Amino acid sequence: MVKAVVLGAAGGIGQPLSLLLKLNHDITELALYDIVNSQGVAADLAHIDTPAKVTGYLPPNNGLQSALTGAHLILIPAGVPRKPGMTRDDLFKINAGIVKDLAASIAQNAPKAFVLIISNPVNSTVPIFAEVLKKYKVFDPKRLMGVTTLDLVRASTFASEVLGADPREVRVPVIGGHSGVTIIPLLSQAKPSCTFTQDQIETLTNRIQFGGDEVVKAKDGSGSATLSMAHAGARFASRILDATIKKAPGITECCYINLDADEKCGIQIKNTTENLEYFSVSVELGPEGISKIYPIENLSRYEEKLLKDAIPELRGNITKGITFISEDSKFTQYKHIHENEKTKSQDDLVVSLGVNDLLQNDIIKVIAIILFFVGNIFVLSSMYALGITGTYLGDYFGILMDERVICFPFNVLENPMYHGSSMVFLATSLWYSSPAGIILTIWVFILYSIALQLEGPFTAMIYDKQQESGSQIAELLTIRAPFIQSLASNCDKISIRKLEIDAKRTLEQPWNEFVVLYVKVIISMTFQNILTLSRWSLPILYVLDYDLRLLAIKSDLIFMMTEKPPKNLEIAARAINKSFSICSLGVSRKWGTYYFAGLLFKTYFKLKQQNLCKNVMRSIKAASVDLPPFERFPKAHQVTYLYYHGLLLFLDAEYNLAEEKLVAAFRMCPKSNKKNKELIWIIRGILPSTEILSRYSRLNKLYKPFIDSIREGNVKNFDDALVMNEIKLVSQNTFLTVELAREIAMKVLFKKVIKLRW
Ligand SMILES: NC(=O)c1ccc[n+]([C@@H]2O[C@H](COP(=O)([O-])OP(=O)(O)OC[C@H]3O[C@@H](n4cnc5c(N)ncnc54)[C@H](O)[C@@H]3O)[C@@H](O)[C@H]2O)c1
Ligand SMILES: O=C(O)C[C@H](O)C(=O)O
Repeated sequence: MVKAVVLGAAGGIGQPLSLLLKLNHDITELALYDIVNSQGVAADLAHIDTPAKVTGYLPPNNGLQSALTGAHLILIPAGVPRKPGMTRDDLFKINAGIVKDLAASIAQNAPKAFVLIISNPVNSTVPIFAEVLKKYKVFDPKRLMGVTTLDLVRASTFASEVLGADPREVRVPVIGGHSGVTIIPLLSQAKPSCTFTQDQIETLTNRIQFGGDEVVKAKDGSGSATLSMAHAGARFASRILDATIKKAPGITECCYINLDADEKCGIQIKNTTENLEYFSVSVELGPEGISKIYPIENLSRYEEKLLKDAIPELRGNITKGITFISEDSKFTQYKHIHENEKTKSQDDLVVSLGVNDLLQNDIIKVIAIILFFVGNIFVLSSMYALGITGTYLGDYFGILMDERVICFPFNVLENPMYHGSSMVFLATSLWYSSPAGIILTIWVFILYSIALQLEGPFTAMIYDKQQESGSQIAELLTIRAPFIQSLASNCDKISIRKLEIDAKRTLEQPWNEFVVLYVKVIISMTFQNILTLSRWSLPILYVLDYDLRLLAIKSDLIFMMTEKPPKNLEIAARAINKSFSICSLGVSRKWGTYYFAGLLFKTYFKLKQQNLCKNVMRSIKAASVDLPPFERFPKAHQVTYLYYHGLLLFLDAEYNLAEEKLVAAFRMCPKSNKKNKELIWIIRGILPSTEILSRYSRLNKLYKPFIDSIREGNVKNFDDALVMNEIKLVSQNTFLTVELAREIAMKVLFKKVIKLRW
């Protein structure tokens, strides 16, 4: 039973090579492995009527392991090929990793197989492979060969063309390596023996050295030699089988090997090549692989020069391959384990390195998919809940969010963004069976946890502080605040005008006014005139009382339906009354008299305690000697006062006096304040003209039915309108007046009737 394996079997070389191996009757089992399409190629070849049983393998389900198990011969054309303009060394970046991974698996699953490396750059991939096997302690230099047969095939072809001979008869040894100047054709040793001119030698040498480029150029970007390589690979494979299976004696081939394969002769080659570890030489193949290395001898001068030129490049290629493995952390880790645990068996060590193989199973893949899905749900839904700025600029720091976000996913996980990302990292590591990825995920998770230790309390503190902002403001505003001293010591330098401008520019309403007033308080306090409560301080009192009234109304409204409704508006009225009272206690405070009177009137009306307004008016009358003339008070104060005064007179049926006050209020009320103007019209109880009514829509809507009824003398319509609008009229304190107007409607009706009779 002879099992041959092709790794990279679906590629340009892999497919024809597999075909040729299928045609080899010495092979009974052919395993084709590739990361893609290997099963298709296997199915195709399986129909050929030769003994080899063909099976295709892909990476899932330990495909590589299954393909390798029991292998006698392994051929590796896996990796990327050249494109025009590239050297073989340019392929190192990608192919080195591929070969390294395949080598690790071969070390574990088929350490005794004969391995033929085709993947370029062969000068480096063979040392890479050997170094990996060494790490696993399974390296046998007799069983590892870099395939340079294509150079031999080309040398035969090109030389026979020059000689006009049958290429099958011409054999030219090619030694060195497998790239450009490292390829050294020994035309002086061609068989059958022949002579070339120096020109021919040089031309032939150059063509053999750069034959690969000829194909790469001709294929123009679609790859390098594949069919000739498949032939070369299959030929070499068949030579190996002749030696190892058929035990045929005297089989010689040139290939790129580790010179330790034959210690005695290897030393001779090392001496000739300035101690290179790897070299392509003529070897004899036996049942155990390389049984003998033939010495390099009888070189012509020209060939000696070729050898000298090849050595530096070859050395560089070899060193690069060896270093690639010695600097690989996975193998450093292996070495470390090995050195520290000498007692452990080699198998244990291999198991410790083979974590990624353990990860390659379906359950792990399913777990990876679930983690990836769930992790992303957490990450994306957190981002949705927080918004882009909230996510990146700090919900956690409380900078942008008004409140802590508590909807999904924050109601499921406390830190869904962190945990979600960790899940996604872990999922990716598991999907790619990467132990390094898992270690990194654990590392990231630890860092996240540390970050959360710091961030969690910080976030909580910020949100707590947000709750405490009321007390903070209080602390900020107290005149006992620590910074007040420095403000006070500099207050002689403060320009209030400038402060007003700056505050307006930089702060929102009402904070800009607030800051200015606050500074004024401090200045006033510093200059010890706080007690005089000069005129500037009145606005503070206005604002406070006004707001107090509003708050009282709102809170009374909220609790109106309760068993014992609060009487906040009454309490507010008392506070406003106090403000009104202190206006009589100082010259500058008198300027607040009509404002507070107006505010009190409004409040008493709201409380349906209009009678209390009279006390206010009486106080004003008593203090009138000391009060500045009414016209000098702010217009807004005058209008409100006149309006309520008019309203009170109106309710007392003092229509003429009421009319006087209301007209004055109306005139003074700015045009823009339509609502107030309407109110005043209503109270005046005059039948306004259609033109005036059309200017005040609300007024028009409410009073038009009455006015029309009066004009027409339609008492029934009047009564209907009265019933319909009772609530509104009562709320505007005009019900009684309008009801009185019914008399006018009656008068008009009588007049009409009399006219009819006569
Ligand atoms: N030694 C020589 O004389 C010689 C001659 C010709 C080409 N080559 C080299 O052979 C290699 C392959 O050439 P090609 O033309 O067949 O290329 P290709 O791209 O046609 O085929 C390469 C195959 O390798 C497979 N592969 C990639 N990574 C793999 C992995 N980790 N495991 C298994 N398979 C994997 C790819 O899927 C692809 O099917 C190239 O590096 C090329 O330079 C060497
Ligand atoms: O030239 C190549 O890149 C492929 C191969 O090494 C060859 O010699 O044809």
